[in-house]
Amino acid sequence: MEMIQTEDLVFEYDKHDEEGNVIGKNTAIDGVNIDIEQGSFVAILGHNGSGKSTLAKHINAILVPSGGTMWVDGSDTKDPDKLWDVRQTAGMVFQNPDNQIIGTIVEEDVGFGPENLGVPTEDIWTRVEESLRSVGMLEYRHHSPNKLSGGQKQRVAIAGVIAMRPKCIVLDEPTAMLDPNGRREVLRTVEELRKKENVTVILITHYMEEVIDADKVCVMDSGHVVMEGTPREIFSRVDELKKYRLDVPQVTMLADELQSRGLDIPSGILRTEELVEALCQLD
Ligand SMILES: Nc1ncnc2c1ncn2[C@@H]1O[C@H](COP(=O)(O)OP(=O)(O)OP(=O)(O)O)[C@@H](O)[C@H]1O
Repeated sequence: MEMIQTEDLVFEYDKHDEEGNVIGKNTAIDGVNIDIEQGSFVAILGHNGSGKSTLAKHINAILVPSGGTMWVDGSDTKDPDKLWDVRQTAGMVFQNPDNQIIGTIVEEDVGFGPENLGVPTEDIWTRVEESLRSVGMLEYRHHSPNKLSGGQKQRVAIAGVIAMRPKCIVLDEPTAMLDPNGRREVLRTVEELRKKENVTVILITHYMEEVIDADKVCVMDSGHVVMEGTPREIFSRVDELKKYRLDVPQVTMLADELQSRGLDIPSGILRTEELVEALCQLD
């Protein structure tokens, strides 16, 4: 069953002159057709300005299509009667946790979402506890968010989203402002959520290493989805990736370099252990 589906999705921003008059259109999404299965982990890659955030904002109807259609769990995001369903189905996590955390105490912050949904008070506390536990932040429930590290704050922001029990979480560069430790914490959290809660995860990122566990990777360029496949398929197409100004994970690059020097190593290596294994197999 599809959680997200689009048909010829188009989105145009208005182009303005210096006085703010509309002088034309800028097509940010240009005929995108994607299917994202329920419970899957899909990563979206693409150079700056390729349309990733614009696509993400359609998933909880912050933006509605200028053309074509997006369905979220079967609801057309253009249908005003479905807005509430769409917003409840898809939770968003953005780059900067400071913009998403509004409470002065961690547990209060996580409780805001369910409170706004009208969840009864006792259930709110159950949800707060469960959500903080699932991101590994329960022991910080009485802390002030501004004393936490970036990675911890982002985990609190994720807890705030999962407390609303969305079927789908869209993370738009959630690790861009974090140090390597924070990045690892957040990615581990996302992976656990997917395994335990069966939520659909859509991760937008610039870091190639973050997508190697995805079920599917979509590469965007100039508003189009230009590549689609498993991480192994995508990272085997190095020349194409270069054309879209993207890299491959460092270990893949190293493996390709060794291959081009004549070593018998398979293409599309994604993990250090795979490269070590391949090297150990050589005569
Ligand atoms: N609010 C806006 N008004 C006008 N044009 C916009 C607006 N937001 C984005 N754009 C334009 O739409 C296109 C796609 O932008 P978008 O932010 O979706 O790309 P992106 O792939 O998410 O980029 P990044 O990696 O930098 O976040 C770009 O040309 C961008 O300049």
